[in-house]
Amino acid sequence: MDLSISSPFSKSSPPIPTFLFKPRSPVLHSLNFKSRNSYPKTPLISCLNLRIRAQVLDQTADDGFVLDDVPHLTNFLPDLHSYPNPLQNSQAYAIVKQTFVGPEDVVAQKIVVQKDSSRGVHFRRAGPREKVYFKSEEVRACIVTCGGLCPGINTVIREIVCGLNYMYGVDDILGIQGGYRGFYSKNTLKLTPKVVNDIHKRGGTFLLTSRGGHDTQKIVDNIQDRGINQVYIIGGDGTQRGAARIYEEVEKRGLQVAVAGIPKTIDNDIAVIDKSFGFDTAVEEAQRAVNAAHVEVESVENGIGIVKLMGRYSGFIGMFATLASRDVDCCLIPESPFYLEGKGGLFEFIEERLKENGHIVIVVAEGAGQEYVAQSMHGIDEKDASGNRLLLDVGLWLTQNIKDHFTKERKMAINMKYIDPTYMIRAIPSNASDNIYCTLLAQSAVHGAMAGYTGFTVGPVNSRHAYIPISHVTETQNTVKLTDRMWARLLASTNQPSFLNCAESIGGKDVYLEVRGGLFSVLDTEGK
Ligand SMILES: Nc1ncnc2c1ncn2[C@@H]1O[C@H](COP(=O)(O)OP(=O)(O)O)[C@@H](O)[C@H]1O
Ligand SMILES: O=P(O)(O)OC[C@H]1O[C@](O)(COP(=O)(O)O)[C@@H](O)[C@@H]1O
Ligand SMILES: [Mg+2]
Repeated sequence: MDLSISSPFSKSSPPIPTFLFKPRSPVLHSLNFKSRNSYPKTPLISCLNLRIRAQVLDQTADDGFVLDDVPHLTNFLPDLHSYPNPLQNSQAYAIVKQTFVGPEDVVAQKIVVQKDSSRGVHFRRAGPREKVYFKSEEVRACIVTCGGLCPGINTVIREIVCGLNYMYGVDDILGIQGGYRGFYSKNTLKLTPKVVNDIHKRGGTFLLTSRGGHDTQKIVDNIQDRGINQVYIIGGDGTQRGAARIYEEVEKRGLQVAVAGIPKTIDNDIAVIDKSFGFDTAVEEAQRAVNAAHVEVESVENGIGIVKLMGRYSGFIGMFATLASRDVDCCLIPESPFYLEGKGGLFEFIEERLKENGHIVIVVAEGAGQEYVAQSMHGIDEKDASGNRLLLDVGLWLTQNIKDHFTKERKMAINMKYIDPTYMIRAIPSNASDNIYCTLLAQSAVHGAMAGYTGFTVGPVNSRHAYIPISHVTETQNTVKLTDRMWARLLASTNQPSFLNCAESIGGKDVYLEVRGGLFSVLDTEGK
């Protein structure tokens, strides 16, 4: 069923196209609302698990343009009033040429295109809109932080508070303490620009965080009970999944509550967005550990330095720390399986580099080689409170295996230096560029919620900030693609083995292929 409806912004002057909304499972029904607050009882067109894919209907040119739109409060509260955006009168925006983002402004997901390729998926551009759907004095906002730490969380908190207050005159902002469970188990904290003034200078989260404890019903009950109408949720992939549940429940109950997600993750594993905040800071901090390892191993004979960095399923920190440093000889990440023994294996490579340079530095992401570690450590499959698999210590495992191989089997004296800075790289305040990035994220989230958008995550897509349906960012996880050029660049830079060696039959003869730094060499049957 296709529902042809006009955009909620049809009141604004520029002509806008009619959208053909294609909800996944549109259901027309009315709900009996719990009357905790005086929310209107309206029939609603509900798009549960909603990801509205709206396609602009342009009869003249069907060029494959797709708008992956975010939900708007008027989708299920059609009689909602709008008001002129108070930014019209703000000194900051008065002289800005295009103060407001137009309803037709979108950001392309794919910017490398071919002449005949279809235009593809687009997202709404983030930023202030001409109309807002909340009166400033009626806003009661809350902010919650969930999951692991990341540099810059405090900057985002600070800028949401200051953005709401300075731009929109909102002064009722609550801090939910200790993650999702804080909604129903802790008192709130009143947040003002003064309270949060200095927090960006500190690492961690001013509001505390936790894993687990997501109880959608209890959280939304609490949102209703407290009369909260804007919810800002800062967190990673798990948190965004939780935010999607909250948004769905809010819609089901027909509440005028905007739910905005701000993606946070040190692992950079959130899909669609260019990069997560704090990532650059973490890579920079990782340089200190890599540098220390290099200094140590350069100063001894047969020095082997191992630096373990975070990265549960995605090896971005390891990959970028390696690319940035030039002192790393080999980078091991979860996405790229490796092996120790034999031709083309890690031991062989280490021995080669020791002979050549007298030392070697290896960066290993914590999620790398987990299958091997599990085999030899007989680990049990443990999970954290959020359901994330608890990792076995690949750093210690690798250190021990290398020591055993060289001292026992190869009878070589080695100097092993193992550095584990994992928490150190995420517990620091954000650097200057991440601080700016956090400010943009926070302000974009505030503009989006004030404009009535909901169920969205904000983030840069090809350097332009956009509103992305939460469901879209939780569908997949961002991982290092071994087939992408960035990994090839790393291999070319370190000239490490790619561990893709294999026996092949060429012209009826068995030959052995060795891959080093992205180049194939054909060896004989013995791998020589
Ligand atoms: N599928 C899910 N549905 C609802 N809540 C979830 C889901 N996955 C995780 N959460 C909640 O999100 C919060 C953070 O998740 P976690 O995976 O620990 O960190 P992150 O958000 O950084 O990935 C936790 O409170 C957890 O209960
Ligand atoms: O010990 P904790 O706090 O559970 O965190 C460890 C995990 O957190 C991470 O930094 C990722 O956290 P998020 O999923 O919260 O972004 C991983 O790299 C690491 O495995
Ligand atoms: Mg996560």
